[in-house]
Amino acid sequence: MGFVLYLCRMNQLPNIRALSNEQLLTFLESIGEKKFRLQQIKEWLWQKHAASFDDMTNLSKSLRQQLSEHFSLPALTIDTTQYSADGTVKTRFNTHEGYKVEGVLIPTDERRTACVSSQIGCSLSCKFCATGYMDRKRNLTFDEIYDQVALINQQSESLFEKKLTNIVFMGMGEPLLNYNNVLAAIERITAEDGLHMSPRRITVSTAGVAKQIKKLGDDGVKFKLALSLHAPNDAKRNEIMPINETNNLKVLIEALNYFYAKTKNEITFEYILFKNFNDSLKDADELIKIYRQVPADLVNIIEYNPIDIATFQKPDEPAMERFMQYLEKHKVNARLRRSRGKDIDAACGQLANKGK
Ligand SMILES: C[S@@+](CC[C@H](N)C(=O)[O-])C[C@H]1O[C@@H](n2cnc3c(N)ncnc32)[C@H](O)[C@@H]1O
Ligand code: SF4
Repeated sequence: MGFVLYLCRMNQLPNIRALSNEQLLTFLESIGEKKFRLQQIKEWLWQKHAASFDDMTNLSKSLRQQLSEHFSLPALTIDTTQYSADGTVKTRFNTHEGYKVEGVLIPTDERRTACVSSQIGCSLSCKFCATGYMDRKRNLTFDEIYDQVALINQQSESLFEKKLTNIVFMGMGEPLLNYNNVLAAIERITAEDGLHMSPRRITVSTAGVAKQIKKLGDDGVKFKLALSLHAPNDAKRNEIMPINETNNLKVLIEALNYFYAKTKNEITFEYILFKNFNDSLKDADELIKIYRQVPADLVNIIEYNPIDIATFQKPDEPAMERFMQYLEKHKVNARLRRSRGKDIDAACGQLANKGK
């Protein structure tokens, strides 16, 4: 990432977290500081989550002053935190210019999963998703994505005395339309001097940007991929996901096969059940046909979380059971995913902070 190009939007000072070690070291030497300061500063930036240079209390006052004169530190800060009756925690973060973005901590008996956002808003306008009704303000930077994970990890440690086990890019925005920042954030999350998490514990969910799915394959990524399918054929998918008009099922199936051939990484299909739209056994048959064309490990059947602005409905329990049993009978590895955090609007698709 270019030293000069990556400027903080607010005050045009370079973002210190976009500097390479060499660049930061060169700066420190130019102001007569010792090499070991580099390690101290990096710990504040990537592990102790300093929100400003003043937080870096083991640095001298004059060094902190020098850093703030030359660099910016546009870290996310916590705005509000809400706690659901089921243990889910939703956090609203502030960006340096006052936008809001949301992330969620989802605890279960064995896991603590962070669901994080990749963009402020989303441009893809899926009809069932609250974020899709917001304007896309901008992409989150790699360090803002990292901050969500680091801050949710701190919550996990303070609430459960355990670190995060999993990360899903299922918050606001389309990760593959913010490709470079998402990959750079994952690099930091998995780095030894970052959060040192395994990439196998990270899932990137996409509405289906075929070209970028192939690029993930070419780039040899190590994380898992989830495709938000939600409809069993092109006609129905066009109705609810405008992106399908340019990235249809044939193209997506080909891209997923390409991704798998290059990486052998796990692929999951996400399929929200909508009453009288995609919940019949004929729909299940079509879904099975798609599943058989891709080396997918799992189909997550997702409970629809109603949002005010859309008219979709969740099928009743017997209809969902019937759909699940049909998939099981046909040897599809399927799981019914109940939503979490509904009482605080923290469930998938409910993240729609109005922002600035
Ligand atoms: C909000 S998206 C973000 C990641 C990416 N843009 C995508 O579409 O996969 C994460 C998941 O939430 C699902 N989702 C969106 N709205 C939903 C709703 N109202 N109920 C249940 N799931 C929803 C999406 O389809 C997707 O599978
Ligand atoms: S489901 Fe994903 S791609 Fe569709 S509008 Fe919501 S965030 Fe965007």
